[in-house]
Amino acid sequence: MPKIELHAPQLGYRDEHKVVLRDADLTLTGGNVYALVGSNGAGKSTLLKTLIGVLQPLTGTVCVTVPDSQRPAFGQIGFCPQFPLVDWYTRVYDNVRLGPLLAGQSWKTSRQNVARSLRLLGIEKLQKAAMDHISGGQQQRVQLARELAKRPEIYLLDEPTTGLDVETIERLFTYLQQQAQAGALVLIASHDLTSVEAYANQLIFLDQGVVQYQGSVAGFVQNDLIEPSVHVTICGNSQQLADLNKFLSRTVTADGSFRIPQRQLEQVLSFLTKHQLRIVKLEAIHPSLRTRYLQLKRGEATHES
Ligand SMILES: Nc1ncnc2c1ncn2[C@@H]1O[C@H](COP(=O)(O)OP(=O)(O)OP(=O)(O)O)[C@@H](O)[C@H]1O
Repeated sequence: MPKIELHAPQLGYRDEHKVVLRDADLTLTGGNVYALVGSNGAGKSTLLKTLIGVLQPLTGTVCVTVPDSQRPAFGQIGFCPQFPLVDWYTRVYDNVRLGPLLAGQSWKTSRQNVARSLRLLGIEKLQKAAMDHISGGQQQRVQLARELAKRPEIYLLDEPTTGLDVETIERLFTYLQQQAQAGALVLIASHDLTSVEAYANQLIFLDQGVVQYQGSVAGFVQNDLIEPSVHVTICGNSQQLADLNKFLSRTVTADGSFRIPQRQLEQVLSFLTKHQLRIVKLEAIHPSLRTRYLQLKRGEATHES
């Protein structure tokens, strides 16, 4: 399986004497989809550029291991920078074909892979279009199609969802997840926390110049700061609802719904039983990656809302 090991006391830009990340120790392995998250300027692109070798760590080392070391390095890693890096003087098809051909694929294999990735990204009909005659989202699709057509073992994608419509994001992420299940290493830098939560199993969170968290997405979300809550829907007359409002010190909506911290559930259930209010629905609310992320950024502890 592919593997990337980074041990870097300092990452950043040598010419500008700028340190962006400190004490970055990461081991990434195939079979996983990693989400790389953090605020603007946190260092996501800098980290990606270091992993791919565009930037050298200021101090430390980065080591990339792939199972098929006979392939050219260009073919082993699919890299999409934040802003489409394409050949503006050729057409869509030639842009996409460039990826697998430079990756060392045969004429026939590259043609098959190009056809497959054009289909996946939904740009078959744009094959003959000039790059500057298509939209920003379509340019992004071309760049992604080129990298996917290489069939790499490692995918390093910087904001791949930028400009993409929802259905294309769904197809792309499903494909990447399947590639990871087949052994590929996928790393996606993104602000689209809802999409990455649905597909990534691992998370790397950058904040204040360091890797604040590396581990499972579930481990990041489940923590003591987020108090689990419960959504309750009841059936009762207006007097019963008024009594309940008073008891809860909050407003029950017109359809009889309200949300409470899980620790209050027992107390509320005994009130409902005593006042003969019937429970129509009782649902546990699971915290989301987005909620947990915002909590950490705000440095607060609140209920899931
Ligand atoms: N070529 C460069 N030379 C010097 N500093 C740079 C360079 N590129 C980026 N930086 C700085 O490095 C820091 C991290 O930038 P980076 O692009 O890695 O952040 P990011 O997390 O990818 O942000 P965003 O979410 O906005 O894409 C920022 O302070 C940025 O100004």
